[in-house]
Amino acid sequence: MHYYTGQIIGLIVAETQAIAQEAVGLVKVHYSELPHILSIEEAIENNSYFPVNRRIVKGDIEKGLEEADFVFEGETRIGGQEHFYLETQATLIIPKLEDKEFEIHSSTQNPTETQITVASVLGIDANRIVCRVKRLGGGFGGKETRSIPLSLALAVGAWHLKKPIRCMLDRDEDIIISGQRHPFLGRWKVGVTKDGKLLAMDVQIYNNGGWSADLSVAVLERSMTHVDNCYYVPNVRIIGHLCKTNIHSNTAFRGFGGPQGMMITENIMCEIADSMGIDVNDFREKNLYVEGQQTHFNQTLKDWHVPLIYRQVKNDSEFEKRREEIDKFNSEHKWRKRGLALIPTKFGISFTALHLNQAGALVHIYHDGSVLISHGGVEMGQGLHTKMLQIAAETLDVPLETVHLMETATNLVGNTSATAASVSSDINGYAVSNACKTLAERLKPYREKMPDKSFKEIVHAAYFDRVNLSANGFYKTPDIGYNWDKNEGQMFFYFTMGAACTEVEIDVLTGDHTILRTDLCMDIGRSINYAIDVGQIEGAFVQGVGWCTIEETLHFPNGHTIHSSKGVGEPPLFLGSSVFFAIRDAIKSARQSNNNGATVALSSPATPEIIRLACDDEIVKNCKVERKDGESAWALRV
Ligand SMILES: Nc1nc2c(c(=O)[nH]1)N[C@H]1C(S)=C(S)[C@@H](COP(=O)(O)O)O[C@H]1N2
Ligand SMILES: Cc1nc(=O)[nH]c2[nH]cnc12
Ligand code: MOS
Repeated sequence: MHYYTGQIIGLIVAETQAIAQEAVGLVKVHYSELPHILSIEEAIENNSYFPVNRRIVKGDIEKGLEEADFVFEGETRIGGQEHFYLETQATLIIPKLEDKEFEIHSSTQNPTETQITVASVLGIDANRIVCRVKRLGGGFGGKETRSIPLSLALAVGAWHLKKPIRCMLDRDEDIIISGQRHPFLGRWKVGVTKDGKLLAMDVQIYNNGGWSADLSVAVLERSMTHVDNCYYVPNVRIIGHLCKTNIHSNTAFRGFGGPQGMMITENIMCEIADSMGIDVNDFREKNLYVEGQQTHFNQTLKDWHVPLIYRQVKNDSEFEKRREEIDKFNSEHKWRKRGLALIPTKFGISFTALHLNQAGALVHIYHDGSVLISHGGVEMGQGLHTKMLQIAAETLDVPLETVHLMETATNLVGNTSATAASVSSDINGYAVSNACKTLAERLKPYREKMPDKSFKEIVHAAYFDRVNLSANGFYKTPDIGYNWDKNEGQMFFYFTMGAACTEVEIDVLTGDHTILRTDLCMDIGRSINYAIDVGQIEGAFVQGVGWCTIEETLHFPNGHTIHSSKGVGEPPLFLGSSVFFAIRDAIKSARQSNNNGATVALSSPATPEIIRLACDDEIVKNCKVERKDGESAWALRV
């Protein structure tokens, strides 16, 4: 039996939540402490991995490292993150008591996986189970798979008790049970020429999967395909390792390993620039991909705008002028330091698992002229349903209020992929558009015969002619299909790109930081709904800031898309790291004024404690405690 924190070992069903929770308190569990592994470092020490063999190799890494004028080595440690969606995990299961039918209302990004898994646990066919989702109070990836264990437990209860059962986790139960963003570790060796060109990048990437594989392989894959961020390196070897530990099973979280991969890269860029004594922005610009070059997974970059975006943000933010002002400020202040960072990002849009890049829709036109649409995507606050309604209204050429969307359900559209990977607007948008085009075609002769009649009269005429007024729509992303063994085939349909420039001030003595200004630019194509997309960019940015400055998940003791819009849900998150790198820049200044070596391997999140210690001034030096043999930290970073 594999034990882990937050493992569900039983289910107590009662008339009310209060009675059930009181009953839980009466259960006596006899624990015996077994050998356990919690952190990435402990998993490496104990060789505790899930059987995964993922690598991306391009060029000749040995040769590249040999030819390099300088070779640098280092380690980058990245923390996890709790989703903290406002609505905690919640499920209602209703046994229909006939033909073994069940109805599930779950707060899940994955109705189909809920349906299929509950069916397999109850030993019945999926066609007897419907999973329905109106909307989520946030998901952020945390309900892509981790909503299902709760549904499974309740399904077994409902099977035996033949009664509807509902459960919504309390916040503390949710945090300990449901899984978080993967913590990562990158161990890297990078070769550079003396004029600052990247020649070779050799990276071992580790993520903390927790007790079960869950989505951790796909998360590891995405970190490996984003560890180039925006830079061309001719010789690359990326090897991924999935650590198996006894903590909760870590899972999807906005960016899905991409931000973690890019965090490794941008720390590499900073630490190498520091060591070579060159400006990190020149170093970045000198190594940016140019249009037509291929990534390390052999995808040719088309519509490649990062160099333009990077320069635009640099100009609009008055980077050079402010750089001088900040250097002057820093020369006049010892206990307050300012930092400035300009960070680019690209994010691959497609599920890396090819079969998930498909979507369906179902549209009914009722003979009163009203339209009902449904599709495979779940509304979690990202504004998906609004965009789908816009597409339907535009394709059918009717006013927006004619169209309604009631819910997402497995008996409306089957075999849906999780709402994830920032692709839902693209793939469900096309499915809705395809269904509406079919219906528009069927109505065309009636529109031509009755050009000045209302939509209701036109639909009515078609109905009396016995025209089929329902249509299913389907879409599968073209052109993609990557082969990991051969490192060939297009991995992503396209990339969403951007850059952010942030200025911060740190209080060297408290380790506190303040964000003074951020200039941000995202290329989101031609937006379907500008207000939604701005909201997504702002929300993702702030969530990224939390991830790399505040939120610590410790363990105690021990074109071709729809409207050519672009996936916008996850890509902006990494730009929050511009705060982290501005903090790093300020720390560098603090260290220089204490005659420390300029560079620092700053681990994320840069909490006040981490910032304070990294400044490493004489006060810190005097109160540092070296760990004695056999001593372990009271708070273990997993
Ligand atoms: N308000 C809100 N925005 C959100 C989320 C959420 O849960 N709430 N999830 C994010 C994540 S993890 C993803 S993958 C995308 C999913 O929706 P999309 O595919 O339609 O972009 O929304 C992003 N934006
Ligand atoms: C399953 C999956 N594959 C991806 O490539 N990206 C994702 N984001 C969230 N889930 C996924
Ligand atoms: O792809 Mo989002 O659900 S992590």
